[in-house]
Amino acid sequence: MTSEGLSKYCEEDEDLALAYYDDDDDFDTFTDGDVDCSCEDGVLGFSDPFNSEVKPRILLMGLRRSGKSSIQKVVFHKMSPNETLFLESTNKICREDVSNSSFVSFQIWDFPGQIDFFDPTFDYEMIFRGTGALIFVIDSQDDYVEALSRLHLTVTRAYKVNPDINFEVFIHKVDGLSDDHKIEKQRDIHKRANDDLADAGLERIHLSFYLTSIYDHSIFEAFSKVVQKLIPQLPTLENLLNIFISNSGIEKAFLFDVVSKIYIATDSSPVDMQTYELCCDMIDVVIDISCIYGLTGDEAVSPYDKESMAIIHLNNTTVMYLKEVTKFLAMVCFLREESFERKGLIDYNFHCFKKAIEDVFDVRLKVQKSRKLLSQRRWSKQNTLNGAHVQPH
Ligand SMILES: Nc1nc2c(ncn2[C@@H]2O[C@H](COP(=O)(O)OP(=O)(O)OP(=O)(O)O)[C@@H](O)[C@H]2O)c(=O)[nH]1
Repeated sequence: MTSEGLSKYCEEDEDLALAYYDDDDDFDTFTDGDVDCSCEDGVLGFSDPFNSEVKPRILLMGLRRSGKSSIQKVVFHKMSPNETLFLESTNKICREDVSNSSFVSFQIWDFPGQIDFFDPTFDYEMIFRGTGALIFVIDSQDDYVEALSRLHLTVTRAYKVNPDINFEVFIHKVDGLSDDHKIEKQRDIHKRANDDLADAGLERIHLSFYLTSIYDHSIFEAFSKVVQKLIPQLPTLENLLNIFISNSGIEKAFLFDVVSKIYIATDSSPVDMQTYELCCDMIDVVIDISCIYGLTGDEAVSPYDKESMAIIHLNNTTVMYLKEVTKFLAMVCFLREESFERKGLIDYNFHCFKKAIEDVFDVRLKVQKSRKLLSQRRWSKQNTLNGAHVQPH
């Protein structure tokens, strides 16, 4: 193992010493964000010149009652799925800023089903230009012929404006379907949507499909994958996690956004749904216990802080270990009981991992700040020029 592993991801080349795990019991060393959910249930903010530059935009689209608002409320507002039954139909575009951390920082635009966004008075080019991902929600319990033609129309228009958009199709409300039925629906929707694109000579457009429901963890998993594609540092995070687990005797590690339970990265071993669900449950337990027994009544105190950590021993000799990484991120690991005996080593490696993550954050923050400053300067320069036209001396 060499030093390049960690240091190449950090701009400031600080010497990090990461202990690595081997079968002997000794230590070998080598050198080497925030949910700011300010939901603006309001009209579009096209006039804000800095918005699209700083945050990639995620659009939630689909026919009426397909489940768009429910997805947003369940994933980002902790609404219980049953409560969504009472949600009223959205009749205006709802924009929400989600800036969980410097990595997870994006906007969600929830489009009311009945809006005809191809109305000539509606500037869809402006919307698509700044979009990172377009999620199209299809109600799998309903007849989806109309939804498919709408999907085709939306995707082809959006692609013309911005070919870099990631097109994500949520085949939603699959909780009412049997496993066979789910697979069959997915295959059918996949085939029809791609056939329509091929007929239009647009087979280069790539659509990703997910089976989702707000009644289980599938919606969180799908959203995690959508968000991960928008995180430019994802390969860096994955590499850091790979290095961390291989040196600590850990089997699987996730980096979670605590509030939304979106995992923003994991190591390169495959993810199974059960493991992911266990992580979500563990985060819920930690936050709930902390809210009930840990808070002193002072509202300014968060139930999740630097001291937050939890260890759960499962009955199959597996240990789950949760630790705070940043204000809003947590690492959740799975490891065997015998590996957990070397907790000191794991904690030491975790410390190095955390330091590396902070460095990645720092670089991103610096870049964002200087970009914002540059835009502000340009903006005020332009305003001064415009002002000079209005009031010439
Ligand atoms: N069974 C099931 N029902 C769901 C799911 N997601 C949403 N629903 C229900 O679908 C209905 C419509 O949900 P909304 O979120 O209001 O749909 P919408 O797409 O925002 O609708 P508009 O605002 O009219 O565009 C509600 O009664 C939800 O409870 C799901 O995963 N499974």
